Amino acid sequence: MKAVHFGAGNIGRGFIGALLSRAGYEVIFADVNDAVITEINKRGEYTVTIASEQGGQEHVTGVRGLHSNHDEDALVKEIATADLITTAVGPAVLKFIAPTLAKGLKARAADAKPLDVIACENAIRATSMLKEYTKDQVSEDEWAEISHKTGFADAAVDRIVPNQKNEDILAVSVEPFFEWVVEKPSLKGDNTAIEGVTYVDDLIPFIERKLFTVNTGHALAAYFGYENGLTTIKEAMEDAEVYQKVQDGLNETKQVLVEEYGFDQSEHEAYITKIIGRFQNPYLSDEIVRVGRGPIRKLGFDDRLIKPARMLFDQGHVPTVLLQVIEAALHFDVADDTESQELQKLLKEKGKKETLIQVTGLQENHPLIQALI
Ligand SMILES: NC(=O)c1ccc[n+]([C@@H]2O[C@H](COP(=O)([O-])OP(=O)(O)OC[C@H]3O[C@@H](n4cnc5c(N)ncnc54)[C@H](O)[C@@H]3O)[C@@H](O)[C@H]2O)c1
Ligand SMILES: O=P(O)(O)OC[C@@H](O)[C@@H](O)[C@H](O)[C@H](O)CO
Repeated sequence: MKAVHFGAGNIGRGFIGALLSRAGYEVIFADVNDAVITEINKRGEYTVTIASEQGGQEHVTGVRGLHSNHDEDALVKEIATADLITTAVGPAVLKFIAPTLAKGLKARAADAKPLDVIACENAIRATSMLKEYTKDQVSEDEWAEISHKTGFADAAVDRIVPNQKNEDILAVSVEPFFEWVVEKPSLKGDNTAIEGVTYVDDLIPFIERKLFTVNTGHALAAYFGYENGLTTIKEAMEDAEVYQKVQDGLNETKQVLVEEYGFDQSEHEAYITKIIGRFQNPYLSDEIVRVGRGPIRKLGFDDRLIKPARMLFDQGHVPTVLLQVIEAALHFDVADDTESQELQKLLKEKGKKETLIQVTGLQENHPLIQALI
């Protein structure tokens, strides 16, 4: 079995590539980072270190790499003969990899087995987005052929993998916890029993539970921690004020999720407690600037801050801490985070109300906008 994985970054090497390799796939990483691709090809292996008291290492072997742009012809050939395509590049990059993916899918032999595409990004239905971008690249007839033999399965991925500061550019340090949930009915290839993957019939409750608990919680810690001048998520969780706001914010998303999906309240509280423990992991150094990255994306209509807040309004409740964290996200101003710089420029040029309307996609008269201006 062969998997082509776009994005040899933190989660690509630290989770998806490692899990697929362990499950018996030959893994080919595609990335635009020359140094990483060169090193993968030089060594064909790398090490994943588990950041916990017990520690431990996993040696990922038999991997290869291709540069997504410079080696496009070779990448197209690999896609044409692959069993599985996965991504972990960030939701905004999906449209840039779609042309290569489309070429690879078009190049498959008429008698090739069906394959699957799974985008492992923090966004609701990221694979469906990639499917639309891919469809835009081909004719109607080509799409009929491709979609007949290609499963596009949405997924949720959970493992905290900080930015790495190792001398070895391939080494990656990860938390022990991991969860990869895949929507099974969309699969068409032979990828229905990957060890370590949880298969579900309907992903939406799982992705929303993950995004509005792990990622909303992370955003609460990052944006309030940033306001308090802190550097890491661990430091933020040690700050009594930030800690309380993370708890209170997650109680608000708990209300949304329990009401919307009927999750058991006490099981959800245990889920929150476990996640807070993960944020406090003393063996992991995760920077606030990584977790808060891309504030415009994080303030998007369906993302971790706006969606649970607007769902609360829809359910007849009024959020408190979620409104405060949206306000805090507007103040995230990090020199090398392009979106935070764009956000600050928007705020200066258009003012708060217009900026909020633009980035959240909400109407001026929405109670969330009214509460914030
Ligand atoms: N790090 C985590 O804790 C974590 C956990 C779950 C999900 N995710 C999600 O996984 C995705 C990746 O996150 P990350 O933390 O690994 O980021 P990252 O920046 O470490 O990795 C992204 C990789 O994509 C590569 N890339 C950019 N453009 C590309 C292109 N055109 N073709 C191929 N590769 C390209 C980058 O060079 C980089 O190596 C995001 O959607 C993120 O939300 C991250
Ligand atoms: O990757 P982002 O920018 O969507 O969100 C930052 C973090 O919250 C995220 O990467 C988490 O570490 C991850 O989602 C844990 O599973």
